[in-house]
Amino acid sequence: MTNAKKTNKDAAKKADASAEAKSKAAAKSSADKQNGLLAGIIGRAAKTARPRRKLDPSAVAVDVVKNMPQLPKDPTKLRLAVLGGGSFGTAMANLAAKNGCDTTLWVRNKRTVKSMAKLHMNKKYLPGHKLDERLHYSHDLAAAIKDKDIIFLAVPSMAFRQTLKNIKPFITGQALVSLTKGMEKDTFALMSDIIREELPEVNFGVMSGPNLAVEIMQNMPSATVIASDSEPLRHAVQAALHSAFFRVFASDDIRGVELGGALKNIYAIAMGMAAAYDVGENTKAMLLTRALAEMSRFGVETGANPLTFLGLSGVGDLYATCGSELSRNYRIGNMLGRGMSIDAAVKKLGQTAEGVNTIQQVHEKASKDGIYMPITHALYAVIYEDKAALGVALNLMEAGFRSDVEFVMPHDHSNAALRAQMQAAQAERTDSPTSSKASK
Ligand SMILES: NC(=O)C1=CN([C@@H]2O[C@H](COP(=O)(O)OP(=O)(O)OC[C@H]3O[C@@H](n4cnc5c(N)ncnc54)[C@H](OP(=O)(O)O)[C@@H]3O)[C@@H](O)[C@H]2O)C=CC1
Ligand SMILES: O=C(CO)COP(=O)(O)O
Repeated sequence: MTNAKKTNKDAAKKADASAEAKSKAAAKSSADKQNGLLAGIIGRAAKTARPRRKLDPSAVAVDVVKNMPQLPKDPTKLRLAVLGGGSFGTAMANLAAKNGCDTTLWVRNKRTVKSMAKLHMNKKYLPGHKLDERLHYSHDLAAAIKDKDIIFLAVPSMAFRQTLKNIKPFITGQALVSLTKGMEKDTFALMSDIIREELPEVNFGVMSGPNLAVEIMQNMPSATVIASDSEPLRHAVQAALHSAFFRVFASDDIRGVELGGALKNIYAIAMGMAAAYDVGENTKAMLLTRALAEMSRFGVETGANPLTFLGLSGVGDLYATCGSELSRNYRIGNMLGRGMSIDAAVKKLGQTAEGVNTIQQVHEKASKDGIYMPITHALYAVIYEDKAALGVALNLMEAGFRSDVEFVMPHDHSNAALRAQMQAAQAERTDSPTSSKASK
């Protein structure tokens, strides 16, 4: 090889190495920027969150805490009450009883209690599903929660506050776990807010995930999330409910887990409605993914960690309820899409569909606080303002240029920013040579 050729080759090698180094540095700087961005968002979420009370488990004199070391292996040491004899309360009480926990299901109706105790079945909400014979039933609230370690609440959100008021005189150190997925009418309170207000001293958690009650009764493998600041309580719930068919994961993002379960009901209604219009798979995927974007945006604005929405209580529950007739919210949406009024659909369902109220709460809160929630607003317009679904859907499609994942590439959600973007794009189209050629 001549000297000149060798020098050229060396120079080319050097140039390649320097280009590679530059591109690595650029990639690193972009990753650093994104990590910084995410850390900022999480930091902001943590700051806007209600201050977390560091709970001292020893202050709560429950056997759950005392028995901690044995609990994971020995759920039979746990004494539980489940309040609410609908499909989910019954399914959870049955799981715990099957695990050997001493479990009482409280149901408000005396005749239902008698029938369940006799038939070992919840004929109204889970007909045909045999319940574990060790499960106890009661319509006496004080007796049901006396000497229990954990009280699970599975009443609809509209009855949640009153139920807490009812149990307050009998609370002697029991921990509470909310299974309810909704928001209180008019106050926008989540169940954890209501617990903090009504029973500020109790140790509590919230449980949420893709948990269609009927599938759990059929022993189809499922998973859920228990979120609590108290590790002993998280472990106790895991011990009480974990089985070969049901896995309980843990989190300390109470707000995120709770919001996942409440918000997904809105989108289950939207998906049920979309299904009535026979939309394609692309459309369903778009709706589901943009729903997730809305959920995490709303979550961040109200103090949740956006990453929680990637877990079982977010993506998981969206997936389970947005594509299944087993979801009551999906069924409501489907009936609406087929032309039924909201009142007629709720009456026909005859069970709890939390999304009907949640749409109104979130629409109001997002409008008031300026949180960009186009799917929720669109659904509200169709259901409560009698707007034509097709027109509303077309408007959604024309809602301007947005970034895909705003935590990766942030964008301005304001109407002014959006209008400016649309006008600029329009002006560009009119000015471009191709557009003038085409118009000639
Ligand atoms: N079903 C599911 O797959 C899941 C449901 N959830 C959540 O659990 C909560 C309960 O839902 P679910 O069990 O399905 O609801 P259901 O509609 O199946 O049952 C509701 C139950 O609550 C009782 N109830 C209603 N109002 C009151 C009240 N004021 N005081 C006491 N009890 C009352 C009803 O009693 P009565 O029959 O006498 O009216 C019934 O037993 C909801 O927030 C839901 O989102 C969470 C995960 C899964
Ligand atoms: O939350 C649920 C499953 O995870 C139940 O959904 P529905 O309330 O829509 O039936």
